[in-house]
Amino acid sequence: MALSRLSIHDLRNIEACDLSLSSGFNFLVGPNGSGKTSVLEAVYYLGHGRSFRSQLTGRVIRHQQDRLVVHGRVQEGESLLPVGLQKNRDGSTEVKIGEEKGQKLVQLAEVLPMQLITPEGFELLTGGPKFRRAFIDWGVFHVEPQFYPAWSRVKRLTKQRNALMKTARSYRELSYWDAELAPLANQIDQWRKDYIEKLSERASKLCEAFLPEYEIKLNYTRGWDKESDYAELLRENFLRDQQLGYTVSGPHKADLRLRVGATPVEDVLSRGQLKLMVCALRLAQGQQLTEDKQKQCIYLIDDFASELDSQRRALLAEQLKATGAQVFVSAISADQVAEMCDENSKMFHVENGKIAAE
Ligand SMILES: Nc1ncnc2c1ncn2[C@@H]1O[C@H](COP(=O)(O)OP(=O)(O)OP(=O)(O)O)[C@@H](O)[C@H]1O
Repeated sequence: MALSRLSIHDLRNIEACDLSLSSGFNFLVGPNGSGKTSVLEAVYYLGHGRSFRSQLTGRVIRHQQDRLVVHGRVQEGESLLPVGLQKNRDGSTEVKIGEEKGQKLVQLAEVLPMQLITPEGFELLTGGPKFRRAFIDWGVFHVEPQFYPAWSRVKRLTKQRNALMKTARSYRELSYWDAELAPLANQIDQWRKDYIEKLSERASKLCEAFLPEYEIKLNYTRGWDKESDYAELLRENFLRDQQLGYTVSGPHKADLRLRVGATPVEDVLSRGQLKLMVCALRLAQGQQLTEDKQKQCIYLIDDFASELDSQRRALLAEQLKATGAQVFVSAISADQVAEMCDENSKMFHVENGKIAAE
């Protein structure tokens, strides 16, 4: 699966472009502020319906314009599926998949699985648990069709429960909601656990390839005590939760701890090493998806050279190539990516929002 074409209108400094893409490596090369990351942002929009740089669409739409539009053609074997997304300044979104308008963003995410690696990406390891939950859930979402509705429901039930708790006189008033919440939470936990179990071996192997000097272990925690029954725990913790004003334990507190021996990776590894580890984890997810669903994801790599020495860059390039997936790579100069070029790759020069194929 790859994007064979990409057109972008009014996104940051890009007024209009229409690119014919390689199913392998696509390099975006140009000086600072030229629009390289904006191209990655456009591709990311197609898979997520939002930016990875800004929460506010208004900041991404080109100045003085009312909307941004991104179109792509997804090629899978012989079949071509047009996909499109329009984001308007009033906050509304229009999604088109095939000939059908009015599709949901989640359907775009299913069609276009993506992995993003940016210079800030090591927040996956150094930031809060929400980054690692998003990492786990990306994998579960793509292999388990019931995950998205179940997780949406759990989030809604937990919110409702938190609101009710403020006025509840006894636990009985919550028990009706918890009867639905507890089995769903257990199901979410089981899916996440199974996924991490599957991913661990692959991730450890890739971590070993990138960081042979360290033995890295992944440890999933579900968000409540592993000996406890969740339904009982909700009942037992009612008074404490009520005092604090929210549900303290649950799948919304799950995490993935990554350690070297007994020490958290963020306390041992350098920034470059953390970046390599993030690459290993994201590559592992892509490979796992291919094994489970015979589907490839698209890799977006912003500022490829940052933090990595030439040997590590070569290693990452080799691993990316081995996936056979479509990859978008931004870099300041063509030299930084020269070794990765082959007969299937394409080089795009970016300057002042204009993108020219070599
Ligand atoms: N809403 C907007 N409308 C028009 N131009 C914008 C808007 N938002 C940002 N820009 C400009 O668009 C350009 C975006 O550049 P982008 O971040 O894609 O650059 P880059 O090539 O990735 O640079 P770097 O190598 O420094 O990371 C910048 O010059 C920025 O000032």
